[in-house]
Amino acid sequence: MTTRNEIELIQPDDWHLHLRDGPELAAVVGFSARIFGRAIVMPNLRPPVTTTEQALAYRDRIRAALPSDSRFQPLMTLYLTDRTAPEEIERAKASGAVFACKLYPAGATTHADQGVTDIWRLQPVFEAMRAVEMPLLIHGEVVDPQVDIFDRESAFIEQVLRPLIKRVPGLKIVLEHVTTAEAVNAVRSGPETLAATITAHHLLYNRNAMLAGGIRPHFYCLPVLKRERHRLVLIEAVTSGDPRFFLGTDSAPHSRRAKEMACGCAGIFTAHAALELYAEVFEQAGALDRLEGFASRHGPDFYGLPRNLGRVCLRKEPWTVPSIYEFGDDRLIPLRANETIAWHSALCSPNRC
Ligand SMILES: NC(=O)N[C@@H](CC(=O)O)C(=O)O
Ligand SMILES: [Zn+2]
Ligand SMILES: [Zn+2]
Repeated sequence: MTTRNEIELIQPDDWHLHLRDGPELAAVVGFSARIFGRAIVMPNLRPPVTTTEQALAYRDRIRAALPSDSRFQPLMTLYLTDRTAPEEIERAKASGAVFACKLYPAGATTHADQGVTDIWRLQPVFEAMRAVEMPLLIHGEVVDPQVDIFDRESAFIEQVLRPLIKRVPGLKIVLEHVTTAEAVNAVRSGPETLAATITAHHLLYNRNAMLAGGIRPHFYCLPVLKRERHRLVLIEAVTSGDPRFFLGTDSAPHSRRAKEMACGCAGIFTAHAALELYAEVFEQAGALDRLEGFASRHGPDFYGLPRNLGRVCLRKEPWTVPSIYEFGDDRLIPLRANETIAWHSALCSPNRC
C-alpha cells in the first residue's frame, strides 16, 4: 500500500552506523534499535575493534545497552590495520558475529589514525575475505594532503578502487557513504560485487548548508558535503531502484564540545530520525515506492542475509526534533535540532496499517 500520508515497508536495516561505546553507546543505541532490524556497526572505537574477540566483546556491550525487549541485531565489523592477518578473517567468519571488514586509509577520518598505510600489502587479507564471502567496506577517500578535500573521493576511485577491483575480482566491496557523481558512476559501471551506501544528509544537503552564511560545524562530516550537482546524482541513484545502492546512515555522534571548537570533529548524528529523513528525500523525488528497496531489500540481498520479517509504518505526523540529546558527560546536537520533520516511523503492530 502506498499513499501520500502513510506507507508500510519491510523493516529496514542500517548498513553503516557508529554506536560508540560506554555511556555514549547507551545514549544513542536506542534510536537505531527503535526502528532498524539490524545495523552494520563501525569498528572505529579507541582503540579500534581489530580482532574477533574485541568484536564479540563490543557486541556484548551493545546488547547490554539495548532496551530489554529489543530484537535489534548488531552486525559486527573488524577494523583493518597494516597488521591484520588472513587468519583473523577466518576467525571472524567462523564467529558468526562479524559480517564485514572496514578499510580506513590511515588518517582519512575520525579515529582512522591506525588505518591502513599501504593497501596493496593487504592482498592476502582481501583474498581471505573473498574466500569466505565477507564484504570489504571502504571509507573511499585518499589522504594525500596535496589532493583537494572535495576531490578526495573521486581520486580514491581512480587510484585505489579501480585497481583493487582488478586485483581481487569477486571480492564484495561496499563503497561507504558515497558523495559524488564519480562514485555513483563507478558503482553503476562496476561489477555486481560492488555496491554503495548513501547517507540521508548527503541526499538532503549540499556544501552550502555547511559554509554559506556562517560556518556550521554540525553539518561537517567526512566525506564533506559536495556541490548540488552531486547531490542530484545521489538522489537519482537511490530512487532508480538499482539494487547496488542501499541505506547506510553513517550516523556519527560527537559531543557538542567536540563539534563546536576550533578544530571540530567530523560526523553528523541522524539516528533519531533516520528513516524519516530518507522518506523526505524519496517523497520530494516522487519515488516513495522505491524507498523499501533502498532501505529494506537491497542491503540484505547484497550481504546474502535474509530480509527482515517485521514491518514499519511511516506516517505524515509532523514532530519537532529536540534541541539536544544527552550524550555521556556532554550533549549531542541532532540534525534538524528544533526543526519539524514531516514523517514519523514506527514498527507496525500486526493489526494496524
Ligand atoms: N562520517 C564522519 O564524518 N565521521 C565518522 C567516521 C566516518 O564514517 O568516516 C565518525 O566516526 O565520526
Ligand atoms: Zn567514513
Ligand atoms: Zn562512518
